[in-house]
Amino acid sequence: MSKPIPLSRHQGLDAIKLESPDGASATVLLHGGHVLSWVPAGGVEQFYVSPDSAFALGQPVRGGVPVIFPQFSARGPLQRHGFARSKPWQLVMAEQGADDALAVLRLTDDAATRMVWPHAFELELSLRVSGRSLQIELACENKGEQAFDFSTALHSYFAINDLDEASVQGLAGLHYWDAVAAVEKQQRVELLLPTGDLDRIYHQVKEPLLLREQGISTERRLQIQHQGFDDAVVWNPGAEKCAALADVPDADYRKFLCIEAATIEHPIRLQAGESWVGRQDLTLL
Ligand SMILES: O=P(O)(O)OC[C@H]1O[C@@H](O)[C@H](O)[C@@H](O)[C@@H]1O
Repeated sequence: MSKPIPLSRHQGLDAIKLESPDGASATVLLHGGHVLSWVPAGGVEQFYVSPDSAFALGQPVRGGVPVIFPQFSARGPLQRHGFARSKPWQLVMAEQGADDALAVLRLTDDAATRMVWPHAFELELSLRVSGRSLQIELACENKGEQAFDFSTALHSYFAINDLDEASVQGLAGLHYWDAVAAVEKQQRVELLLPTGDLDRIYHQVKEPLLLREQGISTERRLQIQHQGFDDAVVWNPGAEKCAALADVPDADYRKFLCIEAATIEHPIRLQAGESWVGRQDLTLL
């Protein structure tokens, strides 16, 4: 028997708190379709949200999982990372099932989006939390008469105890765009030990990635699996760039690592009536 989940408030904004009967939970804001929190059953918070983040309409939240659409970063004429992360989304459904909790949110074009991006679209963000897993699915449908191209990402900010204790596995052999050095490179080693000021777009990511943390008091293995997305962004601003971010405390670059399911290098083209679906499956092992 499924039970509807009522709307609640988080930091003054409309939110849905998904609670699975097994104790797993996740919170998503209608503002930006922004997943803010994920606590696997028996686990702790997996996402970083900056204590200095604005929770204000029209502004992106710093942390959690911003939805990047229809432009990545400054690779086009739109605002950085597009408009989806700053728009109010609609709640389609939210319910607790026998062994999970689900929510679906929707964003469609309006007069303001058509002014900057003249296309009719429907985005649907579906979340499912259960046990040790969170699934985030993003679907886009072209509702207009003309084809359009878009880039997209689920810009996940994973909370870490300290950058020195974190590593990422599964990138060996992949080619990537190093946005700091502005050069195309290849990942030679299996283990990526992130240092500050890391900004890379790995291409053709087919296998699951593993975020590992190994410290005196920490031992964590988080599996990150993408479907439908071609690229994976690994980003950490480092000390200097973090100090320049108004909405992140200076030392907090040590407390998160972004690993983003993305399609950037080859934007997705949808003809009239066509749809695309991408998924990011997160499992705490
Ligand atoms: O500050 P923003 O707009 O949220 O962007 C954060 C970062 O997002 C990452 O996805 C980009 O690769 C970085 O270049 C960027 O700095």
